[in-house]
Amino acid sequence: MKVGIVGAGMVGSSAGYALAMLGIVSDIVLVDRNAALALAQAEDISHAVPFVSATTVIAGDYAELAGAGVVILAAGVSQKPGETRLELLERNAAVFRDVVGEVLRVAPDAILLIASNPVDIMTQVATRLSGLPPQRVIGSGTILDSARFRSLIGRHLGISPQSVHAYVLGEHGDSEVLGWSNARAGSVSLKSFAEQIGSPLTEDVRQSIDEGVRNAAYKIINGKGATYYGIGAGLARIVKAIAQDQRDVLSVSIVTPHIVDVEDVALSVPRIVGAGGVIADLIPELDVSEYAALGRSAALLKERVESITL
Ligand SMILES: NC(=O)C1=CN([C@@H]2O[C@H](COP(=O)(O)OP(=O)(O)OC[C@H]3O[C@@H](n4cnc5c(N)ncnc54)[C@H](O)[C@@H]3O)[C@@H](O)[C@H]2O)C=CC1
Ligand SMILES: CC(=O)C(=O)O
Repeated sequence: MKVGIVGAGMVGSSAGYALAMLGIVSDIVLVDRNAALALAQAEDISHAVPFVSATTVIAGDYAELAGAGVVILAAGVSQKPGETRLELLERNAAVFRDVVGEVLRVAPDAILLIASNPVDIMTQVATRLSGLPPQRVIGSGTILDSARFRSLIGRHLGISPQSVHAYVLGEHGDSEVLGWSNARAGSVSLKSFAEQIGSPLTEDVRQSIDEGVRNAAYKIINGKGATYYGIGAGLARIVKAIAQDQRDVLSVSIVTPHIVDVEDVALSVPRIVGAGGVIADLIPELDVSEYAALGRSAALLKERVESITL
């Protein structure tokens, strides 16, 4: 499969690198309005390829995206220290007004994989601009937040994050909802697992994990200006599910007809992802406070998306 990446900055290039390391696609094409940057990134990534795979990595203009099965959209501006994701909306919506049409003109059959922030609203913007069915316009959503959640739980329990099954729901942003009530370690409820190994999930532990997940991006941006390795790997993981029709359950964002009491809003719940994009949504069982928080997150996103005229 050929994968296009529009926006060859930190996120786009990290996704390209992660994909090249996985060795699961035949071609990666980097496109950026800064052509020199795209070329430099493509060359650098291509020099890593001989160590692991045979992926062809090039830079090009939109015409080179012809035949792409997935196009990742990582173009636009990113947060400065202290800035929220939602504050990027107007600037990145303007970028998408240019980019989405250009991509579809040459790659009408591609699945669009959205990374630019605020990713849920950008996913809804891309869905509207493209006219594609929601199943084919997928935002990375909370895939990164769920990884952060699993990582911190795994560290507390002393187990691999891959043995932790836990999802962050709603917005990829400040209103996100950590799904504690349905999280599991192995096949055991988190609460029971933690008690059995003598590391209970006290209120302090839960608060510290919540803070660690919710504020991860702010801390990293303060420290090094941007986050990119985590999302790069997350985007590659979604591409893998599509390219290999893996039918993985991943927390990704698409326009969802109905969630709590909000209609037509893009946000994350666990979804089955395979060759055609999103195959099914899985609405988790939540406790009362999580359900209410998911409703608030959906309402906030809906209000912001309605403020955008395209
Ligand atoms: N979904 C997620 O979990 C995450 C999303 N992000 C978001 O990803 C986006 C990209 O972040 P970075 O790569 O760090 O930014 P960056 O500034 O390093 O790269 C953005 C690239 O987009 C290009 N670009 C801008 N307008 C363009 C246009 N009209 N056409 C083609 N290329 C264009 C720029 O030339 C630049 O190379 C940001 O919106 C950021 O907030 C970042 C981390 C995680
Ligand atoms: C920047 C961003 O969205 C993140 O790292 O979560």
